[in-house]
Amino acid sequence: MQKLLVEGGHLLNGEVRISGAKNSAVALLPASILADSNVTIEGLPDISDVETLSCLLEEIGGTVEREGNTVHIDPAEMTAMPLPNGRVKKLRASYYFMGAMLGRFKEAVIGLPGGCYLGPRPIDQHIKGFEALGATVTNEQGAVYLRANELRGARIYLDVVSVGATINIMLAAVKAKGKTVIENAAREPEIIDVATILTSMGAKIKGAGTDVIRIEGVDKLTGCMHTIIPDRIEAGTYTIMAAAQGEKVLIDNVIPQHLEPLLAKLREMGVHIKEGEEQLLVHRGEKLSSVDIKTLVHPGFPTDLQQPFTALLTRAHGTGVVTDTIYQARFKHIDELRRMNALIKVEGGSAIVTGPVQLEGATVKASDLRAGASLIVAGLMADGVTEITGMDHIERGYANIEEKLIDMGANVWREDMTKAEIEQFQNS
Ligand SMILES: CC(=O)N[C@H]1[C@@H](OP(=O)(O)OP(=O)(O)OC[C@H]2O[C@@H](n3ccc(=O)[nH]c3=O)[C@H](O)[C@@H]2O)O[C@H](CO)[C@@H](O)[C@@H]1O
Ligand SMILES: C=C(OP(=O)(O)O)C(=O)O
Repeated sequence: MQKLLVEGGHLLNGEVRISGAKNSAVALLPASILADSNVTIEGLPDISDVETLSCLLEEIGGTVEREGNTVHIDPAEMTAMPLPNGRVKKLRASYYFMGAMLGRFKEAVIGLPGGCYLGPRPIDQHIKGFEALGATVTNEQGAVYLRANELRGARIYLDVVSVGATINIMLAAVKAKGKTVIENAAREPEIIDVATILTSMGAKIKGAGTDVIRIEGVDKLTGCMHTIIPDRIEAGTYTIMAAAQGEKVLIDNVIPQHLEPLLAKLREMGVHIKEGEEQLLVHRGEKLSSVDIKTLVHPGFPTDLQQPFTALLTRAHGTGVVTDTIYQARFKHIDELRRMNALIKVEGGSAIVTGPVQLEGATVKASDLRAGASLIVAGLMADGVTEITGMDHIERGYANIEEKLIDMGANVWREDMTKAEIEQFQNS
């Protein structure tokens, strides 16, 4: 087991290239199950979620060949192999095997997903969608059993706007008989990316990216080639790091429109940002002012950037109120930031950050992926060295993070944890 060490105080300069989007990649890989021949996906990020899903595709009989960031998947020999345990529990997006296997085989057995614990993360809207399409769904010993004689298109209104449910229903509905309408659908760019790959396979989908998606089912989907979109959350994280410590940082391979809610808030704080077609140039402002943020469904401020943004607020003058309306309890990073000297109170479901404070290096634990990102932002600004445990979370979503930080002038490195440190980590 390893920890990440960050020596704070170094200014960031230079360029960072953003990888393919995790939240697209984790749906595009299972989508390949629906094709009858080779699917090639270009630009996949080098993260453990991609590795885990590639192994799961192999477990059900697929052939997966990786060439750098491109993956070739042959789905011809895949079967409806049950996946009740094991790797499915390592990440959230294993739930996409439900929709994709139901679409192709009309049956699936998938263990309840893992992923970041951000408070309860039910999948009732996914199930509601599968049932509306004609599947029988039962939950036995921690696994979801899905079976349908035939999938029939349906009108499905989502009671909560859910990225996962929207994509999962799309995956099943593209192979259902007749028309499906998903109302109150999520509108994230990753949903458009999944609709794009399915359309390249021969699916008929209209309205992805709006809150009403219409799908006309087809009998057959064929192989295709697809290039993934850049990761707006990774791009947002580096933009926040540049706002914290950046003298002049160029963020490359980004779609600036995907980051509008973050960029608007950073500008309000006094951060200097120039937008190019696929690039952002960021300089930290001399004096940052506090702002309030409230996370909302897309295109509002993304919950996945709330935690890194909270760390940045410790540098700003005044009081900033952070409210997460998507995951009200996504505050596990706060105690760790406090260990580093941050002045943060959690009151009435909001975190109230008072700044500026000079953070101090400490030993802290990444309890989830974006908590890890938050601690790295804090570590870059802190006096001394910050030791961050819980690297497995960070590796789920940030490709080559040390290399990218070192290239920008940060002083970060990994060390093996001692036996005593591992014990302390496991008991904390
Ligand atoms: C792999 C992936 O893409 N993960 C993202 C996805 O997670 P995920 O798809 O799991 O998140 P959802 O959009 O489904 O969740 C949004 C909200 O709806 C609730 N909900 C969701 C489904 C359901 O059946 N019932 C229900 O009540 C959730 O508890 C949450 O409060 O969107 C989240 C919200 O933008 C992001 O933080 C995650 O990074
Ligand atoms: C919460 C996240 O991921 P997941 O849904 O995969 O747990 C995230 O990417 O911030």
